[in-house]
Amino acid sequence: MASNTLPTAKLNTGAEIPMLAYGTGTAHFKSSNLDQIDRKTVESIKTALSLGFYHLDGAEVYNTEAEIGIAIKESSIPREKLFITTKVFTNMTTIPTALETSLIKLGLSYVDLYLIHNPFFTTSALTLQTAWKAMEAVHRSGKARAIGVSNFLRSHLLSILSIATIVPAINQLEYNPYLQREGIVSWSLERGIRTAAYGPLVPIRKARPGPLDAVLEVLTAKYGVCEEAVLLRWTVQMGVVAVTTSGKRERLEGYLQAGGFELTEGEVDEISRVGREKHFRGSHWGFDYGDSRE
Ligand SMILES: NC(=O)c1ccc[n+]([C@@H]2O[C@H](COP(=O)([O-])OP(=O)(O)OC[C@H]3O[C@@H](n4cnc5c(N)ncnc54)[C@H](O)[C@@H]3O)[C@@H](O)[C@H]2O)c1
Ligand SMILES: OCCc1c[nH]c2ccccc12
Repeated sequence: MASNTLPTAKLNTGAEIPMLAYGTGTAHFKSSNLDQIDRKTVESIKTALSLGFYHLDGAEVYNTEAEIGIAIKESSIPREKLFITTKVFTNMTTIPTALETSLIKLGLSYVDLYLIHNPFFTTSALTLQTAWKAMEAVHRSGKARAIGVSNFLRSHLLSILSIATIVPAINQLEYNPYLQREGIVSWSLERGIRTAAYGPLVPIRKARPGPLDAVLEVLTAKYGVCEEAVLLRWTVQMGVVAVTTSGKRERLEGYLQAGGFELTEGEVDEISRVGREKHFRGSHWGFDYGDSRE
């Protein structure tokens, strides 16, 4: 089953974004010899591509952009079929050069989505606004077909929206049934900003036991799919792009079951309701300073 049986969503640019992405920033990727090409990472990405994960999620700090580029070349998939995201983190004050460097590593002339990785580099609204102006410039150059942010809270979004001529297309956040970010997801969508979820599988890989376990048992039996597929399907039906990953082919095949069934509205609501019974954050990357439920 290919991921292209999964829905796409429309970004505020009009472009379609595949609702399931393959992440390259998780611990099983490249942890040593950062300057050398890691063939294991290349092969993992090629496996994902061969199964139909056409949306790849990278970042300058993951040190996997060169591997993404090689995997794309070796897979011979036409560029226009792919959706490539990367992010800027350490080079926030030199965004045009940072994107050039990423494009060289990726072996691409443009990315489909370029994100500010984290707002916590900033000391004032002005530094965020200056960075966003640079993002708008790289978008106008055609080298980033869409631009967005990651780990932004409403206060950060408000800072850039007050000066933006281009509204961020995506805010990539940690999101799962135990971390539904009720204060920001629909608020953002009303302003044209779609949420993408990292950590969508946290309830089964980090937060057990939990109230969702019993619900997942019923739904996996009903649909004959794995628990990961149920969680990914819930994410997608909530209108949120799911950024997941694995180095194991069998796991990826399981994830792609999410493209082959549909939860009823009642089941989506039940996962949301039961999920709200537990609050769990699996990652320290998106820590916030205020309401931890935002
Ligand atoms: N923007 C950010 O700040 C940020 C932060 C974290 C991750 N990301 C992106 O999101 C991607 C995915 O993040 P994630 O790894 O948190 O996603 P995830 O929650 O989908 O977890 C994927 C991991 O779960 C493991 N897994 C799957 N099923 C399991 C099971 N039943 N039991 C135990 N483990 C299981 C997989 O092997 C894999 O390592 C990253 O690779 C990166 O690209 C972005
Ligand atoms: O996307 C945030 C998580 C992450 C994975 N690898 C990294 C390296 C540096 C900073 C953040 C990360």
